[in-house]
Amino acid sequence: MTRNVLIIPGDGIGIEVMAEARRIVEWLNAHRGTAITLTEGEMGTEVWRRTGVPMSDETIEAAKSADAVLFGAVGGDEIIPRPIRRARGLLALRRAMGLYANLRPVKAYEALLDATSLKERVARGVDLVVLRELSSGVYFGEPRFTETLPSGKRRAVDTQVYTEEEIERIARDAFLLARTRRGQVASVEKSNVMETGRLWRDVVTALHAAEFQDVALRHVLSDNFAMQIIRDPRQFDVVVTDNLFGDLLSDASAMIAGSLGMLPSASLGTADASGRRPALYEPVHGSAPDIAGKGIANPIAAILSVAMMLRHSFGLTADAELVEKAVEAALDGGARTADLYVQGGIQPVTTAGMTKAIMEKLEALAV
Ligand SMILES: NC(=O)C1=CN([C@@H]2O[C@H](COP(=O)(O)OP(=O)(O)OC[C@H]3O[C@@H](n4cnc5c(N)ncnc54)[C@H](O)[C@@H]3O)[C@@H](O)[C@H]2O)C=CC1
Ligand SMILES: CC(C)CC(=O)C(=O)O
Ligand SMILES: [Mg+2]
Repeated sequence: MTRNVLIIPGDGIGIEVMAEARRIVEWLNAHRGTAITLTEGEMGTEVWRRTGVPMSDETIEAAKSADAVLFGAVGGDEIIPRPIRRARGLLALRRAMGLYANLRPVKAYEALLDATSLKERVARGVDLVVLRELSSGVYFGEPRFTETLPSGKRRAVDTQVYTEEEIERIARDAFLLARTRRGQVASVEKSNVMETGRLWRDVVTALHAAEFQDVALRHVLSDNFAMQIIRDPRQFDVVVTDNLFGDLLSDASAMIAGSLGMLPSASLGTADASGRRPALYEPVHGSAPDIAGKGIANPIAAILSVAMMLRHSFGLTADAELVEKAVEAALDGGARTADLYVQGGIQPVTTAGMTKAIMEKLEALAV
């Protein structure tokens, strides 16, 4: 059986970290028989300069028909006009593939407790998943526009929209995920102020009562959550929230692990009749123009995204665990890219150097 994966490096460090993800996939093919065929898809600023659009129809079709997509990151100088980006950018790809569920696991590695922004005793043992609604909310709501008022001043409008179906769909995934973990869901919204927050809380409460009373449910207002995740992140298991809050709160949670370069993600759609879910795997971070081209980006988020692909799209649990263990062993062995706090005297490794350290551990662990 061949597994067809479309790999879209994108811009900036997306290109650099996807090269490392590719090396891991090639190692798995050679040593573990994973039979993953990588086809490259184009997206981003360079494509836009050449063709007038950042992503072609062919790329969208290839993404929809692939067994999974591995995605780097896009963006940087923000020169692509917003309407073109909206129609043919990453959000459009997520929409076209029907990706509504974005899993963002956050783990505090023992070896990185000196890199976390929190005290070691607060971060130690953190293992949570932010489940972000990905296909709706304020990133997609209409109307959205900027107008010039008679005063000559501008006024901009974005709209937060959620339907009951959209909330119930992501909440069901959260409860099902919690059943495979520690059985706890925290639902995060702003129901004291926002209509969508009120609806979110009502729908999550009703679904819990009807089908998931075995799972412990807490409602946490998003401002309080932003404090609680820093105060005591170990209290959380599965955190389900909307598109905007999930984007913000998962980036913040990255510093529990020690760097945004540590967080992988899986974006999933609805299963078809054969049980196959549309899926895209990408690091949580962006194209990082401030470090692009220097060969210093941390490739771990991208490599752990490969592990998520092995698990969620291909059911290759042992291979996923092998990659995760190799990452952990490389960190235990002292490999650190520059974003991970490097103590005096220790020389940081490059992007390729971190992958090399991980591949050495793969070799050692696979025997
Ligand atoms: N999924 C995607 O394609 C995303 C794209 N973006 C886009 O990326 C561009 C840059 O956005 P920023 O706000 O700077 O966010 P960013 O996530 O690219 O970078 C934020 C900070 O984290 C650091 N960082 C991120 N990933 C790292 C890694 N793997 N190793 C070491 N350091 C890392 C960067 O150097 C930077 O200081 C923008 O155009 C934005 O729209 C942002 C987030 C996600
Ligand atoms: C295009 C942005 C919404 C990307 C982003 O920040 C993310 O998905 O984390
Ligand atoms: Mg983000």
